[in-house]
Amino acid sequence: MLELKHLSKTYRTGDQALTDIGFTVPAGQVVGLIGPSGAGKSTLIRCINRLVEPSRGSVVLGDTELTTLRDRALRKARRRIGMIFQEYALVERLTVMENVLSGRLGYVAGWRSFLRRFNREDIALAFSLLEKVGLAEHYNKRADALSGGQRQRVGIARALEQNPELLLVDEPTASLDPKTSRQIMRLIQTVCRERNLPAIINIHDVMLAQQFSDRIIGLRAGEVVFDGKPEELTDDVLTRIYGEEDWAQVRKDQTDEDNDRASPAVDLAEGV
Ligand SMILES: Nc1ncnc2c1ncn2[C@@H]1O[C@H](COP(=O)(O)OP(=O)(O)OP(=O)(O)O)[C@@H](O)[C@H]1O
Repeated sequence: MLELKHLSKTYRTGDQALTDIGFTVPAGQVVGLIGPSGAGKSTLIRCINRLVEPSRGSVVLGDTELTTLRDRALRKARRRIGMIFQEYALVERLTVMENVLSGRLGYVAGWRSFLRRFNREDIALAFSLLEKVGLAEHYNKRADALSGGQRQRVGIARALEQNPELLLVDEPTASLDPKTSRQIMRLIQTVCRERNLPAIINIHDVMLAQQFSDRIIGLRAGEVVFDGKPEELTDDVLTRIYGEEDWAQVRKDQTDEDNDRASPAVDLAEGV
C-alpha cells in the first residue's frame, strides 16, 4: 500500500507544482493519473520515488516513510518501486535479457560492472518475465533492434524483475500507436492484477485511462480535483479537470484518429 499525506512541491523557481496531495493506493489498484499539461502529474510521480524532493508532506510505502530516507536506505527503498518510462530508458546496445536483468539492481550506479554476477534465479525470473511480455524468443537481441512496443515490453519486464511493491508509470504510451498503446496498457493492468501490485500511471489519453484503470485521479494546477471510478468521469468532471471543451467531439476526434493511425503495417510491426 502507498499513502501520500499533505504532499506539496514548490520548485526553486517558485512554481508551486503540488499542493497538499493526499490519497492511499491499496494493493492491486491501478490508478490513472490525468490532468492538463503542467498540472503536476510528473512531479507527483517523481516525488514518490524522490527523483524530485517534496517540499512538504510524506510518502509511505508499506511501513516505510520514504521522505526521510537518505543515501543507502533511499537506494534500497527505490528498488521496491518499479519505474516504466515514456522513452523506455533501455540501454540500447545491451541485449533484451541484459536490460531485464538490470532491473535486479534498481537504480544502483555502475551496475554494468555487476552484469556477470546475476544468479540462476535472477536469470530464470527474467526468462519467465520475457515469456509473460511475449518477447522470450528475442532475449538475445539488442534493444535498439526492437520496435517501440517491444521496447516498452522490455521496460515492463525490467520493472517486474525488481519484484516491486509499487509500479510508477510515466506516460507509457506517449510514443506508441493506438493499438500498441492498448496492448501495453492491457499488459500493465494484467500484471498488476496477477501480482496484486499497485500502480500509478501518468497518462494523457483519457480514454485509455478510463479503459485500463481501476481508479482515476484528476489533477489540476497541482491539486486533486477528482478521485473516483473511471465510469464517474462525466463531461462535467472532465471540464473540472481540463477546462471547458466539447467532450463528445473530443471523443469522436480521438476515435477517428485511432482508426486512421492503426494501419495494418504498424499492427504487424508492433503485434508481438
Ligand atoms: N524542474 C522544474 N523546475 C521548475 N519548475 C518545474 C520543474 N518541473 C516542472 N515544473 C513546473 O511544475 C508544474 C508541474 O509540472 P509537471 O511537469 O509536473 O506537470 P505535468 O502534469 O506532468 O505536465 P505534462 O503533462 O506537460 O508533462 C509546471 O508549472 C511546471 O512548469
